[in-house]
Amino acid sequence: MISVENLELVKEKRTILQIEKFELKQGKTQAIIGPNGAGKSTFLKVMALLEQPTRGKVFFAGREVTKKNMIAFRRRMAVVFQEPLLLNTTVFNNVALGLKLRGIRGDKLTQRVDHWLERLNISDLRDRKPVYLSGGEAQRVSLARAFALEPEVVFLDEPFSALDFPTRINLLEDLGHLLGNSGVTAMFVTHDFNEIPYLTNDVVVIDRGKLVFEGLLKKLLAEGVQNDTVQHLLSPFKKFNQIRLF
Ligand SMILES: Nc1ncnc2c1ncn2[C@@H]1O[C@H](COP(=O)(O)OP(=O)(O)OP(=O)(O)O)[C@@H](O)[C@H]1O
Repeated sequence: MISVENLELVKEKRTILQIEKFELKQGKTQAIIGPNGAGKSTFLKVMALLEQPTRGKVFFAGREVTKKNMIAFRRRMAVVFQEPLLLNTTVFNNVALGLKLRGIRGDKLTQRVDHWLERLNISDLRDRKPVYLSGGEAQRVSLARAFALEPEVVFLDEPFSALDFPTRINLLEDLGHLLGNSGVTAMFVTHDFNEIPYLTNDVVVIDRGKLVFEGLLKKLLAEGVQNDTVQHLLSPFKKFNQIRLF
């Protein structure tokens, strides 16, 4: 669906990303994990066409992304960040805004928004303003806003990391069902191995801007990888045998 080739991203003379080849496969949910500062968010932004690489190529559905076609491709995607970034208007309006920008109006707009409020279990919050929402509720609005666009690809950048444990699990379970039922392609960034099995078994590990593992989480846990950072990330989970696998 989206792929990169010989990708390099340099900022302030530092190489932040150096990725030879990667493909986000259609219909799959891909987890991206790595320690703080590894380059996860930057990689997500490149894949979501929000940031241009210094060198290398990005392809969307087999076509090379250029300045000319980028906006059209971006309209086929949605991004959910760690902070919900909601506007100071009702939940309904927050979810409706992106649709309005795409020319959807009237009954069709109301039906689409109400459908996604229901799917995310927030219909009762329809008229509430974001300041009166909990962190978990706000992130549900953010997810509803993204899915209401009915995008082909969804990018999720540590969407639940600021939430408490039960809220996180609850949202991960709901998101897992959503992704499983919608057939949408997704890229999910996290620094917590525990979150991955709720959504997928496909994982990529990024360390200092490079991909150091790509494959099944089961394989990573069983075989490990010759990388100190990965071992460090995994150590607390291995110790308590905590990760819930499919
Ligand atoms: N605008 C920028 N200018 C210079 N360096 C930057 C810029 N943005 C990010 N970086 C650097 O790029 C590296 C990767 O950052 P990035 O935010 O992608 O990592 P991350 O893996 O998402 O980290 P975290 O888990 O802490 O969010 C970091 O060392 C960061 O300091």
